[in-house]
Amino acid sequence: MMVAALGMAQLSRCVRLLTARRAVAPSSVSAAEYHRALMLDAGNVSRVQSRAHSVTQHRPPGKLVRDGEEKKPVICVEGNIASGKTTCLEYFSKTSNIEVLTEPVSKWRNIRGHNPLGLMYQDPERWGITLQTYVQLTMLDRHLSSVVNSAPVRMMERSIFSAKYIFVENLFRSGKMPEVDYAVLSEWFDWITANISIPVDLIVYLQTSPQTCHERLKQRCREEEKVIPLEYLESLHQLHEDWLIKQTLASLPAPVLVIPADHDLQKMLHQYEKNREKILATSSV
Ligand SMILES: Nc1ncnc2c1ncn2[C@@H]1O[C@H](COP(=O)(O)OP(=O)(O)O)[C@@H](O)[C@H]1O
Ligand SMILES: O=c1ccn([C@H]2C[C@H](O)[C@@H](COP(=O)(O)O)O2)c(=O)[nH]1
Repeated sequence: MMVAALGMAQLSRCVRLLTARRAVAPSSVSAAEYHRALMLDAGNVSRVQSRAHSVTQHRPPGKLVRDGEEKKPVICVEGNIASGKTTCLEYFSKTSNIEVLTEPVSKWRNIRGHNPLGLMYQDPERWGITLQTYVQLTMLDRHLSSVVNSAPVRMMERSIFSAKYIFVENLFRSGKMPEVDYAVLSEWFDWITANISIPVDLIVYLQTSPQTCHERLKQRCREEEKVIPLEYLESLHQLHEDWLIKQTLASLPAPVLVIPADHDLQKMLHQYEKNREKILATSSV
């Protein structure tokens, strides 16, 4: 109840910040189809950067958009748990002029004294919907957050899209989320993405083996994650591959740049340098 009430309050705050330049979807078209039609065609792009669409993507017709702000290009860093996303963001924030938005994990670990992340790992059937409702809200809040500095590019850890296509999908497919919970979350997600503009210009996929993530996760030693078995990371890995490489899971919000990320830290920094131009060229649109 408390989470749901908070969700509504925060969502209405988000939406109040937006200008109602809203057009109604044609009545013969479902919300999901309408959303798909508004999405730009990134489906045939993999390991390739094509940014010609970015300007239009920032102002798609018929969606709620934040008013009065010049938008900067947005790069989302995606990857399995402990694949090295935070480390990657830290590196770019230290070596380039970018605005960094990390995942709001601290909120997921503490909402008014409750820990929905920990509860979800203890009992996913009961608490999966609670965590993922809050993840969806806080990620939306991240996407809509005001520009905090004059850096020409924004780099975000994960997105509202991976929360749905990877984590919610995994809970449901593994039988750990009841169909009704999945339906409610899906309706929320479809409504949000059909009605609110969530611009993403590039996805950087840190592609790792589940084994690498398992080792890094143990090394990081986050209390809630101690119960995560290798099989969980294998399922998440498969969903990442289906979404970002095979492109069979769901539509892509942006082109994908794949960076192999099993290497040691030194080699990863080299990989980041090698891809720096491609990633930050997003700012030149
Ligand atoms: N290339 C790497 N080689 C070895 N350890 C790494 C590497 N990148 C990150 N780590 C370590 O692995 C753990 C998870 O990395 P992190 O950046 O927090 O991942 P994520 O944000 O994707 O969950 C951290 O302890 C981090 O120091
Ligand atoms: O939608 C989501 C997003 C994340 N999580 C979990 C997975 C991890 O335990 C933490 C944070 O992930 P990192 O990869 O360490 O950044 O949150 C989730 O359950 N659902």
